Amino acid sequence: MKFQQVNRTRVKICGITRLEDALAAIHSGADALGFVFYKKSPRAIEPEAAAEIIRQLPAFVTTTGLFVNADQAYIDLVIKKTRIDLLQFHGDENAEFCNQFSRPYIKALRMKPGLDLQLECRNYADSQAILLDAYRPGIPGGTGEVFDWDLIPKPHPSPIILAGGLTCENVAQAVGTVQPFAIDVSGGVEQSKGIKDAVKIDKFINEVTRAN
Ligand SMILES: O=C(O)c1ccccc1NCC(=O)[C@H](O)[C@H](O)COP(=O)(O)O
Repeated sequence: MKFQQVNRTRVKICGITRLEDALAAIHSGADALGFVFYKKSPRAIEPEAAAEIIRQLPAFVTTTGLFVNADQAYIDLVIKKTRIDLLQFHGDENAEFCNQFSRPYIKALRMKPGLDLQLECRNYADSQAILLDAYRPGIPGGTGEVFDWDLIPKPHPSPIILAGGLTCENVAQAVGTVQPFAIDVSGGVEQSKGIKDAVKIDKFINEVTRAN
């Protein structure tokens, strides 16, 4: 049984491309930062640039590398260059693939019609948590869209990281409704794609804290 007890919903700020955004997120109380190693994303970052940011972070902040159907050699290279803590898989990677690295992983699932979440959680039993995001055909994530939170079964079959279209306006309701282990946000705390907004980050994390 994985640790699920939440007395404080963790917050991950995803799509970091600048040191100042990483530091603003940490200053506001973010638990984790996400770096997108997916070249087609407007938030993509090169391993060297991510390494330079990560090198300057304080202790006790979890760094996460996001991948979409990347090959094993590239993921190993990112781990080596950045010393990232966790891997986050948004593509069609199976459990065996996800499990082969020297880092623990999170599997992201999109809430497409017919998804059997109980089954998927058994398939990805070694995943530290399951990230749930909105489904839009052809787009692997970061759509900024909200899905129907009532589709998430309770009790949660795995620790849930709720993502998809969360903003300062809806995150308190999301935390109250879903009671996730953690929240993941990208677009809702941006000025423009890949550029975060320190005021929005601060407000967002305050809203999560308020809802706990
Ligand atoms: O951010 C991207 O561009 C991206 C591209 C491909 C796969 C996943 C991607 N992002 C996922 C995330 O950043 C998180 O799941 C995020 O919380 C959801 O994004 P948003 O709805 O913008 O908050």
